[in-house]
Amino acid sequence: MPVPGEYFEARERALLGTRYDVLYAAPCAVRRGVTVNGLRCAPQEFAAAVDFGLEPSPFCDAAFLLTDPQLRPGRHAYHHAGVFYVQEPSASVPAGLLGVRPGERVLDLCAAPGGKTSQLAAALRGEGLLVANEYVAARAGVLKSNLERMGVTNALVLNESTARVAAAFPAFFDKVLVDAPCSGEGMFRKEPEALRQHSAALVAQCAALGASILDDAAAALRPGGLLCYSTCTFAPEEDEAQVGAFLARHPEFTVLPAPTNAGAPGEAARCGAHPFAAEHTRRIYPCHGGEGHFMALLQKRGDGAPPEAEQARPRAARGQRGAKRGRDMRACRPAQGGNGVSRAEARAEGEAFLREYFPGAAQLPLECRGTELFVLPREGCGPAEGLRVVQAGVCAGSAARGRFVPAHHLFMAYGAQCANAERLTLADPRTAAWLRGEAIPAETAAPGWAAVLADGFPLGFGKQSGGVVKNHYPKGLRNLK
Ligand SMILES: C[S@@+](CC[C@H](N)C(=O)[O-])C[C@H]1O[C@@H](n2cnc3c(N)ncnc32)[C@H](O)[C@@H]1O
Repeated sequence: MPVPGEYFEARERALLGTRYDVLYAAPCAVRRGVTVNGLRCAPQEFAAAVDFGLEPSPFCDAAFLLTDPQLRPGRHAYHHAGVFYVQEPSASVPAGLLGVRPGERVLDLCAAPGGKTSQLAAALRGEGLLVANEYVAARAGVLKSNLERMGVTNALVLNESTARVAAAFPAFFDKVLVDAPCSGEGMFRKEPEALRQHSAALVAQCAALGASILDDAAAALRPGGLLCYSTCTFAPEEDEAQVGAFLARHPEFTVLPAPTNAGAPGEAARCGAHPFAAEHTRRIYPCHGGEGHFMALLQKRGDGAPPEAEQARPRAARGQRGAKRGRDMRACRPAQGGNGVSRAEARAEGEAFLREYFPGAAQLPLECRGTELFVLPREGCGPAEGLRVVQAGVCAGSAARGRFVPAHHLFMAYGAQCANAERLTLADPRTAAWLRGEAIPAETAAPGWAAVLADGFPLGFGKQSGGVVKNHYPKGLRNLK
């Protein structure tokens, strides 16, 4: 660990005594990790198929440590196909504490760039609703792009303040993750910038922001629901003391023992003015093999059932109401989509395209916005009126007069189910050529639009004509260097 500032070292030595040197002494160099996307395959299948070195992660069954320090995992075909996410090893733990199950309503309040969101999406298996919110607009774009790559079909991506999300979705979610913006003490070894910017004032500022985000998370959670709070810092004010103060402000919450053995129990000495069972929380220090994380699992008291009015109606009907509201929020948009194509024409063209190439997705709720067609989650997108929506469901493509131009997102989400496909493998030299943006000779795709798959995992789409698949892989995603 580089020598941290005086404030950090004095604070941590006072709290830890002789343990300071042990806990902050990393056993080895910074380790890099990847987490397998359960929407694509099981961790064992990934480990058996991939052509680079891996070791199991001590933190999460779906995560692995990279053995080759020179590897650039972001250029690998499986990364392009959303088979894995590059994730700092200790960051793979918090999302799993929520025990998300298919069909639930899940909120990730501070989601970009989307590592933990991807884990939540994998746990949902495409059923239920995942609301992924990011406050910083540019980062919300990165979040959207990552969730597209990971093939997430049931996400509503928002670019909002946490207060506005809470106001729109009162007591709505079964599970909420707050991976708070923090002072980043767990980034000191990896990011010299985190060390340079660090100060007592930054810790105080992050603690105050984290407290207000937690209050918003509490409002969005249904009675009986679970809230996971995590940071990548060691500062007491942002960790145990933050949780203690939250419990004091919110007597309707209790802290649960975090269901993980990762790292070590949280520390009573860090609770400050509001002591609680800090040993139920977890903290991962560099000596545990990850850069650093703190996490707590909290439950809102209540009978665990959705509000009565909601309960009376079947879940599918509730979702339909959500979907209808979603349409309402765009009711002010013109019926004419642009390009001289009416919304009805755009819809008809999009539906015909889906029926031909993606008959399964054609059965899902569809929504036309302008000339674009979206495939929505079966349960709709919830009451998102008036919010800044970055993405709702899957963009299928857009209509021009007499033809439908499919979108990359559609093939990343449903490519494995496409009726026409060019099937590649990792070893096939056409895979690398495809990712460089080149046209490739067709072997399995019939003429027309085709999904391009590597070992069955989607790498976007192209158009087969004359025995060649013309490349539609987005320019910004290609392996150009
Ligand atoms: C620790 S990062 C989240 C990392 C993410 N959960 C992941 O695993 O990829 C915290 C996020 O909070 C966002 N943030 C910054 N200011 C915020 C605010 N005022 N309210 C909510 N989120 C904020 C940051 O832009 C950042 O993306």
